[in-house]
Amino acid sequence: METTGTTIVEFSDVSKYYGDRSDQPPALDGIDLSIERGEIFGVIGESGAGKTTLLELVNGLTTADAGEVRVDGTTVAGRSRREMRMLRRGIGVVFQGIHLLSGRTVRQNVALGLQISRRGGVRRTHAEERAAVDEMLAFVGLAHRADHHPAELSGGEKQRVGLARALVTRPPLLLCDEPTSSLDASTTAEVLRVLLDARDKFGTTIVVISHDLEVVKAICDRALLLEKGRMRELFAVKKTDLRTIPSYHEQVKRELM
Ligand SMILES: Nc1ncnc2c1ncn2[C@@H]1O[C@H](COP(=O)(O)OP(=O)(O)OP(=O)(O)O)[C@@H](O)[C@H]1O
Repeated sequence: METTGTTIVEFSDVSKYYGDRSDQPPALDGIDLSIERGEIFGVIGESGAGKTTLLELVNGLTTADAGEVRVDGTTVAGRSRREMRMLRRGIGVVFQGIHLLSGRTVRQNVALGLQISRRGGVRRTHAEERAAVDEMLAFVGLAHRADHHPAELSGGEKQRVGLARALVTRPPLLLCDEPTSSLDASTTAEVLRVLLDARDKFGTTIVVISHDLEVVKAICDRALLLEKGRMRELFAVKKTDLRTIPSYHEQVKRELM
């Protein structure tokens, strides 16, 4: 992935339908969006609002029915398999649920991130790979856990291993789908710290889905509120009183229940 220009992800009038257009509303409808390099960008909204679909359009897991998605100025759709591998090499992904391999150690799980990029054509010596993995484990604060297995880790530690695996190739772009769901407040803070550090140390652009406005408040520069596939609000987090964001009240209601 190139590193010129300030915009890294662009959506131009993007719509996405699943199934029959005549009897189903679009999962995403007319999305126009630019995400800037080095930004931490939040995507919020109720279940089914289209958040995951938006992330999947960025790394080509799904394709738009109308409009265009560009990463680094190049259209995501219509790429050859090789071009798609090149695109994905520059995108780290942390999806809901952590998916670590239980039979492998923490170090081996993180090394998987490098194996995937090897398939994309990147060559490193064994010593370079080991150094990259150890450096990333230190970065997420888990150097002391390198030889443990996932079952021995807390939820927050597992999530940080998932982040280390996604970041070990130093992708310019990181996509996170609910990285802190099911974590308590203190482990959530540890994971958010890693995301902030990744942006500050490596310049990683991060797009993060969360149902939790506190997460958005803690780390995001801007955020998009999706509602039934449409852009309801796009706002600069620090300049916005989150109580004016419609889903704030829904979140408070959920927390009181
Ligand atoms: N593979 C699919 N096939 C059919 N419909 C789908 C598919 N994936 C998503 N949808 C539908 O598209 C809409 C948007 O789904 P999406 O998963 O993007 O929302 P979301 O905001 O991420 O939801 P959640 O917070 O529950 O994960 C929903 O109505 C969903 O049912």
